[in-house]
Amino acid sequence: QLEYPKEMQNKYIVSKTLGSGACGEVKLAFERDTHTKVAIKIIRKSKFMTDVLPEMQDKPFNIETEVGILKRIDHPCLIRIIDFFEGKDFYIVLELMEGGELFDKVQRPARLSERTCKLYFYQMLLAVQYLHKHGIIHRDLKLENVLLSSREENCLVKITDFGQSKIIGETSLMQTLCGTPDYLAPEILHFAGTAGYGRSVDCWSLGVILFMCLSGYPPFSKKSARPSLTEQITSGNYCYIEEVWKDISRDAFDLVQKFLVVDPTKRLKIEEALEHPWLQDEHMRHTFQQLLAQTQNMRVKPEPLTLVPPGRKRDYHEDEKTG
Ligand SMILES: C/C(=N\NC(=N)NO)c1ccc(NC(=O)Nc2ccc(/C(C)=N/N/C(N)=N/O)cc2)cc1
Repeated sequence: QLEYPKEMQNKYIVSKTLGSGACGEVKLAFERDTHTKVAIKIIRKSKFMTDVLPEMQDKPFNIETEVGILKRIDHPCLIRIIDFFEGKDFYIVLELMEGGELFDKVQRPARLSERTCKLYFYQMLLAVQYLHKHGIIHRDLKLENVLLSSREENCLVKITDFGQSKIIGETSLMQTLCGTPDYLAPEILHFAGTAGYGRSVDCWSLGVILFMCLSGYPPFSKKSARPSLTEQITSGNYCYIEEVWKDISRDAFDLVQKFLVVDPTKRLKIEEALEHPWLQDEHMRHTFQQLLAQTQNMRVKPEPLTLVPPGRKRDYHEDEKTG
């Protein structure tokens, strides 16, 4: 308890650990004055900067990027930040997602129904569409970073962890391409052909997530030593177990295949995925809208009911009521 920042302890009572990841853990906490439950993600400032890879050493700057992104985004399928503190470590206070991580719902033998996969995946697509529209690439989409709003199977999902995210700004290449290419080297024009495909890394990850939600096993794994995990990925050689996929619709598998395309310029984009037959499902979209409406209602405090105090004469006559 000693190590938490004073101003954080003034506002929150920190309780048990809910989950722990590579660079920190998630704690349950209670906001003192409202008694609401919150989650606090602790991001360790690695004590000895030397023991992490050089690219990880820019963590502190990344925390600013992440908090900047968390403060800017506003979407029902993206986690909401409540507070931020810096002390011995970084502390991000977030809304508590009662259902925990999607990762725990797709661990064998648990399997999600195709209907539930579709409800969850549709929300992930909306979330990533919003990020890409705002020039944000997540770059670390995985089952652990998809949180569930309740223990009910029919629930909202939210994407979290912007620790690896990147903001796409105006690039120097864009400026270069504004001018006439009289003196421009061919390799710059060649490179321009693939520039701006950063977003497609999120689409690949969504393909892996959908594969695992539907099948319960990973498309690429180090289990089969040959070919190596890297070779499987770079060749787009995912593991297809007929026994598992025979019970899953052709549309669902077709969508997975269109994401797991090695060439980023040929990989399905978010907009195209939202048009895919598997997601033209009115019932699923209606369920999502209902879940959304429920949260909106919860947001507006319901009017306190004015109850008739006990014993007072009723306004209407008994017989009229039965009339
Ligand atoms: C209710 C529950 N569990 N319930 C239970 N166990 N009851 O006994 C529960 C709830 C939430 C979670 N996870 C959770 O909230 N993750 C999470 C992960 C990452 C981040 C962020 C912002 N990361 N940013 C960076 N840079 N990271 O490195 C925020 C939240 C797990 C279990």
